[in-house]
Amino acid sequence: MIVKVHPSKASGVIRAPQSKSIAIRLIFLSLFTKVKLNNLLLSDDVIDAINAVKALGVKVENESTFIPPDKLEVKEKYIRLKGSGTVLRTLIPIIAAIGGEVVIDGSESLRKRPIRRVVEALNNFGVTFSSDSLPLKISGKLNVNSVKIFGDESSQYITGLIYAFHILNGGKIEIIPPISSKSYILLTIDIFNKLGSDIKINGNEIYINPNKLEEYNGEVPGDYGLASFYALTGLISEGNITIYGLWKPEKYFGDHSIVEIFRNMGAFSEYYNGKWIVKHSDKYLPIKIDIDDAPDLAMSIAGLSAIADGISEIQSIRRLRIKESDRVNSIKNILASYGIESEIKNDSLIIFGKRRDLLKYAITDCFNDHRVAMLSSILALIKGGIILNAECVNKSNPNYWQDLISLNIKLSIE
Ligand SMILES: O=C(O)C1=C[C@@H](OP(=O)(O)O)[C@@H](O)[C@H](O)C1
Ligand SMILES: C=C(OP(=O)(O)O)C(=O)O
Repeated sequence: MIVKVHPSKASGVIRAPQSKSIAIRLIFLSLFTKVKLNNLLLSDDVIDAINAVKALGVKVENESTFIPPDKLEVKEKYIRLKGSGTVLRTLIPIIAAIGGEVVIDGSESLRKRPIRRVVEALNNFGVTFSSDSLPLKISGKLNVNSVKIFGDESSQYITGLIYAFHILNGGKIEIIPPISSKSYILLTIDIFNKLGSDIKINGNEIYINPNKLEEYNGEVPGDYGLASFYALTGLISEGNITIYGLWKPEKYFGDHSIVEIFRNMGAFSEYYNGKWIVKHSDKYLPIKIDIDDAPDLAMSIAGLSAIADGISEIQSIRRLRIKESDRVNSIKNILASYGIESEIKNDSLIIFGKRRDLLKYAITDCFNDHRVAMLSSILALIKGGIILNAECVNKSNPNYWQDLISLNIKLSIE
């Protein structure tokens, strides 16, 4: 798919895209309780989650109702995922807790992503792994209720262990610091506890005391990280955007913090009763920010930093290299294509902002990374641009290109 974006001024009111992080968590909850998701958006990552729970015996009706089996078992000998790191790294501890033997594989992108920390944490505790990357054969059954795991690679393993200890009727996770992407661990705990579980986090230790979970029947809430690209269409092209379907931002730093981040960079950016309202500014301020707790925001912050009046610094970029693409290189490449200079300094990306009228026209690839395509599409609003392999947005938001059109953005899809 090739998308041609023409210079546009975005404006309008739009529903936030569904949170794939929450959708995946809710689908995995069907291991324990009935889950009905209304109007579920079937992104590639959500389809990965559906296929994962089907392989564990969950009955799926109309791709929206998920009914737990009487007994959890690994029913398939081979599970083929597309590209979801969240599904993969949540699934591995779950399979270890259920026990059995299965081969997991994924896309070329997913095969490049590490699973080292969960393999070293569970190896020799009843479970054996054929590799620390895909394709991976898992055999055996976890025989402990307390696990120590490094937190420096991915929070997704800890999410998976929380599910695993619900299967094993309780347990303890000790995270060896640093605890990276902590906002996603807090999201998992919050979702479980809101449905009746009893999970406590105390420093770097998590105690799981499972209770019977209530059923879930409802919508998937909006995603701040994905919605931030809609907000950026207005901020970059001097328009105003209202995004609805978002929950009240939490106190801890996470994807929802982008509302405040854009405000701190000079935009009008406020949350009122489920709506995020953004209005452009004539001038944006540079920012210095550590994104280790919410790494997905790097792309959106880079987008506004590109036209900020000064030098911005995005810190803790190391783990961006193990996402769907090496996002440090992807961001640098996309910015450079549109005429924005940046450089790597230790564990930071330094971005030299420019006046928006100095941005260039560009033809870019998205490096098989949905968020890279979204960043490029935003920067193309000034002088235009072409995005190659633009179907990559289907990983998280298949509606992305049509949603941009609904925001008065002139683009054609070939
Ligand atoms: O748990 C989740 O839903 C996610 C966790 C994060 O990954 P890491 O914990 O590997 O940083 C994030 O990048 C990903 O998009 C979604
Ligand atoms: C990295 C991402 O997701 P995942 O790790 O689930 O592939 C993402 O959505 O940017």
